[in-house]
Amino acid sequence: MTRVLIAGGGIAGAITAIALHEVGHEPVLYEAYDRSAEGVGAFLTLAVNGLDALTPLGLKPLVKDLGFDTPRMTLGLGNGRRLSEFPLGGALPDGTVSQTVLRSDLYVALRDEAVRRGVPTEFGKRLTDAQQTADGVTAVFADGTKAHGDLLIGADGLRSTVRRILDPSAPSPRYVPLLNTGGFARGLDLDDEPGVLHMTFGRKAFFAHVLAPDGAVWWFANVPHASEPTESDLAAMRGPGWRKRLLDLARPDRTPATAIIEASENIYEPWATYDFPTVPVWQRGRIGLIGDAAHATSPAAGQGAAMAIEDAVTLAMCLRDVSNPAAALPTFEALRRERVEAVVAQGKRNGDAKAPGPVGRVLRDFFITRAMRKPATDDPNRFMWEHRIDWAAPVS
Ligand SMILES: Cc1cc2nc3c(=O)[nH]c(=O)nc-3n(C[C@H](O)[C@H](O)[C@H](O)COP(=O)(O)OP(=O)(O)OC[C@H]3O[C@@H](n4cnc5c(N)ncnc54)[C@H](O)[C@@H]3O)c2cc1C
Repeated sequence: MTRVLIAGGGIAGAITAIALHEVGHEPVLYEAYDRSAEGVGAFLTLAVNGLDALTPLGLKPLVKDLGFDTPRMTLGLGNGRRLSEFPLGGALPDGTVSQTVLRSDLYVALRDEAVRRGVPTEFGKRLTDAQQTADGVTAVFADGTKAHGDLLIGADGLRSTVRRILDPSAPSPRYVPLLNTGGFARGLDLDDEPGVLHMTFGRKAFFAHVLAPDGAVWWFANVPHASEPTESDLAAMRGPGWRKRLLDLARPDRTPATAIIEASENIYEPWATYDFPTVPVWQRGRIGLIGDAAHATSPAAGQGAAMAIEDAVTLAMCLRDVSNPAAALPTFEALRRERVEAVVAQGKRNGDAKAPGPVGRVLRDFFITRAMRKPATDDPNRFMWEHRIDWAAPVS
């Protein structure tokens, strides 16, 4: 039995803990914040490859209970013209399609499920340092305590501490010149089909919304913003000024965006968007990285959570089937790196299309022309969601 310390109780960390517990190892989960801390962003749409990877762990129903079906998306322009309608990532053989969930619900449900299945889980435990020893690895926490295990897995997200420990020269996440924001609106009478995600390349901002089955409208916007905002820049954008700025950006468009922003009780404060071209070192000795810590991708890939799940399940398979725990980490990297880098690259292309300036314009035109020419068949994202992990197949 391998004792695996996991730093980060987000999507990758909680699912790794559950999967390792299922295959008979001894995971311990350490989350820096409390049980209900959720990370940035209002909601996320989980692609079918992520849902499929959850099946052998019995977690797919848990996610489906939290969310709603999001089988299709439309692509449109700010002048109200709808260009195309795509299936959003196909369907699994049992009919499961992409699910849209509240991020906070997902984090809490996964952490609770880890605890329910018997994974030792500690909240308020921020990892600050780690040392490899002859027989394992020692993790050091901000409260001065230490823990010893056979392996340490950094599932601590975009700003990973474990990544810095592993490779102090690792590249930092790169700012994409967009801010994200979003919220929920009620009481609108939209002529929309529930569960269809509408993406609009507006004149001044990118806007997406989906009508939930209970009548709420869930939305997010990408707003061009040239330089990386500091904490105080972001703080200055909170409150009524931010709503006004969004309305100014939405008003030139003939879409429901203005009405949705006006009807939103709370608007999430903006957060910066990053992508992460490559992290050269994913593992060394008894320390490894998974999820966003290893390969955060632009949110425009729509795959970050699904990739974190694929990582978690693959890592558990490696530790199940490779007898030497430290050797499981290079095996994991060999299985994952090529796919992850392809997804990150495609996410960047999708994200650039939303960016301001000539690159964004050219890419936007490219995607729009493509959408008009080949509406349903030529989906450049297809390879992302068609991927399946065979839990039953042994890893060699
Ligand atoms: C705006 C936005 C929209 C997105 N939309 C989508 C989408 O629609 N579909 C999709 O698939 N993906 C989406 N993503 C990406 C997705 O959210 C991430 O890829 C996914 O959350 C990565 O999971 P993770 O567990 O690796 O990291 P995280 O979810 O970030 O979890 C990391 C965890 O580690 C904890 N932590 C951090 N440091 C420490 C430490 N030192 N010690 C202990 N704990 C620590 C954090 O508190 C957190 O709980 C989106 C991302 C953003 C930013």
